[in-house]
Amino acid sequence: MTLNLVVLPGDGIGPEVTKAAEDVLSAVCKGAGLELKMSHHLIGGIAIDETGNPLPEETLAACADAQGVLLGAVGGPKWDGGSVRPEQGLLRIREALGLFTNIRPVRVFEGLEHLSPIKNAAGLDIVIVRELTGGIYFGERQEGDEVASDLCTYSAEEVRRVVAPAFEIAKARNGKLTSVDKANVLASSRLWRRTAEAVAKDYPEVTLSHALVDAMAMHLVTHPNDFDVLVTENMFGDILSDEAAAVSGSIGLAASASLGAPGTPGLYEPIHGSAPDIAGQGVANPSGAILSAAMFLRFGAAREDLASQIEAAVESALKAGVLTRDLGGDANTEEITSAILERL
Ligand SMILES: NC(=O)C1=CN([C@@H]2O[C@H](COP(=O)(O)OP(=O)(O)OC[C@H]3O[C@@H](n4cnc5c(N)ncnc54)[C@H](O)[C@@H]3O)[C@@H](O)[C@H]2O)C=CC1
Ligand SMILES: CC(C)CC(=O)C(=O)O
Ligand SMILES: [Mg+2]
Repeated sequence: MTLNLVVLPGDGIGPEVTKAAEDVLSAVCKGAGLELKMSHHLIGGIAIDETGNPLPEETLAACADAQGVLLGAVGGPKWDGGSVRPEQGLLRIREALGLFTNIRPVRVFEGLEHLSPIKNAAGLDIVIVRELTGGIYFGERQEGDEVASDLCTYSAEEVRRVVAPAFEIAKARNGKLTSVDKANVLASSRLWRRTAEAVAKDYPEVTLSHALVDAMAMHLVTHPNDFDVLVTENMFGDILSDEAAAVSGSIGLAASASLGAPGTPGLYEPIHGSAPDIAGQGVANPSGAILSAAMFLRFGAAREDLASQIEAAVESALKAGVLTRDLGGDANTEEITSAILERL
């Protein structure tokens, strides 16, 4: 069997962490007798520099033909203030591939409990399911010198199609789902809540509760272990997942899978950005990218066995104390990657 993966390294630390993830994927596939074909394409700031377009047609065509897409990160100060932004490339690819469900697991790894900024995060294991192609990031935008606006719109169908997989994930775990919204203020959130309640009728084995996003931001740093699966709209999920990742010890640890309709290619990326403050130094934590590659094997190649193999190797390297700077250690990207490769 051949796996066809498109790699979009992007900007800043993107190429550093995707390189690590490629090395790990290659090793695992080789060990399993799987042929892995990888092709590299442009996205983000580097794509603007080379083509003027943050998502060149050629990149999109390659992605549409692949089994999965591994992305590093886009953006950086070089492109801030420009009329075309690297982040537009990321939003466009999510929209073009129809990637409406973004799965962001967050765990406190064994041995890293002390790195959490909160005292009761040990054993944390939650999944944030974030809607990825609707809401305020995709609404009509108006930008004037004195007034600007961003419209947040959701249809019931957009809510249903992301809430349903969240129920599935909750059903396969502990039967507990928390839907996060701002229904005390926003009409789009009231539609979200009503729709989640309607979908709940198909999942009698799952207990659905609701939380307002401001309170949820607090719960994540006071008693995160009371939660298991969260489902929420695009912007709330963006913000809460960075927060949850910080609670787990570092944003460098957090992976994600963005999925659309069955049979279409998913996109796998760490949740962090291009980290311009450390780019080019070879010190970025590649764990989030490597764990995203594991999610590609799980969701894009139906190889749960290989995904688990990578996850176990990452956990073991971290437990052994091979830690990058963001985790309080002095290992560089290459050293942690080697430690993971040794454990495969
Ligand atoms: N998916 C994407 O491509 C994303 C892109 N961005 C873009 O990235 C650029 C920088 O954004 P920031 O707000 O600084 O967020 P960021 O996530 O890039 O960095 C925030 C902080 O976390 C650290 N960090 C992030 N990833 C790390 C890793 N793997 N290892 C060690 N430390 C890590 C950075 O050094 C920085 O101190 C912006 O242009 C932004 O628009 C931001 C978020 C997501
Ligand atoms: C740069 C944004 C478009 C994306 C983002 O922050 C994210 O997906 O986490
Ligand atoms: Mg984000």
